Amino acid sequence: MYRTELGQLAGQRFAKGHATGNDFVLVADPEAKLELSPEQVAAVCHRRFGIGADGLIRAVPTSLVPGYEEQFLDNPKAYWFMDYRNNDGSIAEMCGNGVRAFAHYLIAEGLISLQVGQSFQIGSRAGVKEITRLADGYAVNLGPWGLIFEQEATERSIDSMVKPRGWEQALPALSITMGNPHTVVALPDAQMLEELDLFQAPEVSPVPVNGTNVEFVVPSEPLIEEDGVAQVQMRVYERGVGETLSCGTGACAAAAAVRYWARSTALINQWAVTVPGGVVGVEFRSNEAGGEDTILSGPADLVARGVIGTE
Ligand SMILES: N[C@@H](CCC[C@H](N)C(=O)O)C(=O)O
Repeated sequence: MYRTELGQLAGQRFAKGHATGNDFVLVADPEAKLELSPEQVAAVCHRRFGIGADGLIRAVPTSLVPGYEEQFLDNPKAYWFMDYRNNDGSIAEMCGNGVRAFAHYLIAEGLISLQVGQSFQIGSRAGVKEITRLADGYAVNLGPWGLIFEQEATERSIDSMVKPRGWEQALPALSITMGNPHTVVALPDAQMLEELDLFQAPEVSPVPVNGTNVEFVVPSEPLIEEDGVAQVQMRVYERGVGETLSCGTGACAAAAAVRYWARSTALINQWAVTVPGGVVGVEFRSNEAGGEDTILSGPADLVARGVIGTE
């Protein structure tokens, strides 16, 4: 059933990669010849009938992406565009772990060269992002975070309710955009986080206009460790996927929400977010425009190469 739906992806060379267990199929499309349907992407990402992945990432020159070429004209440095698709074939604006895997893939495929300490830029549906190669991974500047329901959030510090499956009661939450939408819920302790049923989507009300990813977080007690880094544990139910082992933009949203809730006590800038697939770093840094950027850091790996489909 799924093989007949692979379309132009059949015969395409791919790499399989992950960033803290958030896994991706990556393909290069240097001449922008691939037209991907949601069904084809879902078939490749299927865990039983396909290669299996949380998402598919297509590397395509920014200048060849309809609707985006003009946006990037004044930024010739962002040569490659990250065309990100979720496991179900839906399009997402941004993927923080995906960006790190994307950078690693571009280097491994010889599509860019980047030494430790050097930076480069990519295009994405959430704009231009700068990525820096670290000794043990990558850091990406995802830009400013924002409140989705600004007025409600400013007045009450929460703006929505989330009911996990099997729970009688809904919990207060805060919806944050990192380019893509997130709704963050705090749980009282780590055991509740561990026992949470994330086989089905939690109920969110109100749902942001384009849907949302839901992050359940438990801030550590005390929040800041001796090294000055605030610690948070997180599990996530991703839009277009289900539960994943990690979500980079989700980790940024989680840190931003906990920081927002704690703003009366401290403005903490360094965060470590522990997810089932590892740990990612989040830094809030003042930018030249007088705002605040969000920097996500963590590892990325490639685990396989191959050809999609069989002949
Ligand atoms: N796992 C990603 C986010 C991927 C997109 C998300 N499912 C959405 O639909 O917004 C990350 O690491 O940020």
